[in-house]
Amino acid sequence: MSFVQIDNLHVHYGNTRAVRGVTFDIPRGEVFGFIGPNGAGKSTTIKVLATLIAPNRGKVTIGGINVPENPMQIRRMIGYMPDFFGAYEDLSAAEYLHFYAAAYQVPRRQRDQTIADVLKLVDLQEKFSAPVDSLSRGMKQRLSLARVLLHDPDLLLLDEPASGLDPRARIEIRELLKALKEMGKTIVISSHILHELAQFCTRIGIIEAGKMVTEGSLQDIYRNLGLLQMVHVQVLNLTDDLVKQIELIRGLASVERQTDRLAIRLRAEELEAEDLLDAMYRLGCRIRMFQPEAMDMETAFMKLTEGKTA
Ligand SMILES: Nc1ncnc2c1ncn2[C@@H]1O[C@H](COP(=O)(O)OP(=O)(O)OP(=O)(O)O)[C@@H](O)[C@H]1O
Repeated sequence: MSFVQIDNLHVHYGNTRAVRGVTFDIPRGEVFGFIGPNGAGKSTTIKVLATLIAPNRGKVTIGGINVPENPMQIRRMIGYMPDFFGAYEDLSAAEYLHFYAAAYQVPRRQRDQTIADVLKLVDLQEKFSAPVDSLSRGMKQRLSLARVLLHDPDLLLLDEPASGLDPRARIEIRELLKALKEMGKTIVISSHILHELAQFCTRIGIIEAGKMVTEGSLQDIYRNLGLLQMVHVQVLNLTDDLVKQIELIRGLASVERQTDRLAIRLRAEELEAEDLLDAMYRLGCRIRMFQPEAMDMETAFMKLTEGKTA
């Protein structure tokens, strides 16, 4: 059974139907990228998992436990990072973490060590005594992450943790999330930027106007969309005859030639770039360059959400 299960979730705010029949599962240890434009329903779904909003309809469980019926039990299992950073004025980083450690009932004699550990993990040891207000946005995001780790939860719910960060701070957050993934945490992370998540998520769910558009591994999503992958190849011994043989390889959508270079489009659901390379070697190609283009996430996203508005 999957660690997180959401089945036919509906959430209304008055007349606004923010979430309209969302269903997905996340196995333990996976990093689930939850993607959609502003207003699609990401924050609302995450707040239901965080026990902050009760669903109007649908079943939501974490570790087999019904979320809306057992909020206290669930809160011990999750670390929720909202899409805004809030702190009382004049607190230092350490005081901020002590406040939350107390709220999470971390035993008093363990708190100093736990706080030192989480500050080390997010690389903010030198900011121990610094006022929270003096930290950069990237540091505040890292401090927020430190906070959600205090009680060592199994599931992290991170609502747009990289939004508004400069490229360097984004990379720092990404590296931190990779470390958390390696520690075996199950992570839900939302973003409206697709490529931000593609590199380290093991599963992706795309939500639009309160409904899931698609869900699965990246490869599954490309397959379902019937997307083409472009590969550029330089073949030193290219002849018309060899091009004809290459064109017969199964799974190719098109082959274009310019002198000794080929631009080949693959049907991602039939043939992977590695299989093309094998097949070309078998035909006797002397290959100097073989360069698959990165899968075009933006195209995938536009194709998936065509004609729908939030
Ligand atoms: N407290 C609220 N009261 C009324 N409507 C709300 C409330 N919170 C969200 N909504 C509406 O519900 C819909 C979904 O919002 P939600 O915040 O879940 O989207 P989101 O995908 O997280 O977007 P964002 O990236 O902007 O945070 C939107 O139409 C939003 O205006």
